[in-house]
Amino acid sequence: MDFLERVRLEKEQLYVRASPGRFYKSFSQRGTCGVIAEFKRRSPSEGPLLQEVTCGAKGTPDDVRQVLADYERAGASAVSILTDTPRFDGSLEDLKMARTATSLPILRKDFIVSSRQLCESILYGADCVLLIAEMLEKEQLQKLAYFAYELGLDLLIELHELESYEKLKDLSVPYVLGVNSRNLRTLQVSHTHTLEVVKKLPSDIPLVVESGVKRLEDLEPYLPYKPSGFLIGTYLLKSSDRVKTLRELVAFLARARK
Ligand SMILES: O=P(O)(O)OC[C@@H](O)[C@@H](O)c1c[nH]c2ccccc12
Repeated sequence: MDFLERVRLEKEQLYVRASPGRFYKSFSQRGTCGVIAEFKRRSPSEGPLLQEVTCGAKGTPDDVRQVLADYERAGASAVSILTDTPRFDGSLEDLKMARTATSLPILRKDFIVSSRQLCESILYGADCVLLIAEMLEKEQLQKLAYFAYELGLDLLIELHELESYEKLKDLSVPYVLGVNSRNLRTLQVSHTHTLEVVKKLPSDIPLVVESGVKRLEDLEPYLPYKPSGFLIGTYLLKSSDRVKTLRELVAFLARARK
């Protein structure tokens, strides 16, 4: 091998990332039922979410490191980090911190409208980004999806309305489909609505059910449709013992898989 060939090989190992990556692989099978555990400081519907420390030194505010360590210990398959500032008090600094705090795949959760945000995501350590079908024109959504794929980012593309699936039908890059139980126009949650959407979507695409899980029983109606996973935030962040709460969810889903 000559000098140039050696350099090329070395650079390819560094920069040509295998895509799809770890996030996609964790949720590519229907029926896996993994949990994506979310970190967010506040939400528009619930207000502030971080509590005074429940685990760790008393009196210090809860932080991203502590929460993610708990999520990892309790069996999460991936974590989601809200980086939007005006509505969720998040930031890219949280994403950066998350990367040092966990080895789990990280989803960057924000309202992505530009390829610049995709570049930021990769630089701050995300494995995956969220694209929201209802917020983007078909052409823009597809352009962002292809660019993300090229950057080596995995994709979680979410919809709330079944009709939005039209925008994704001819997308040829791999992605995980999210069905958001919260209507982002009104912030209302409806599991009945999500269940109807899940029933009508193709049964072979990787699918994650998002938002509004408040108890173990909320998961039950989805199980016959074999989701790849559930995205859960508020319930864990508000729990007085998030490790226990998440362990129970993970154990319940493991039993459901059998
Ligand atoms: O906290 P919850 O109800 O468990 O929801 C988590 C997650 O699904 C939610 O934060 C979310 C899903 N899609 C979004 C898009 C933007 C902002 C937030 C979201």
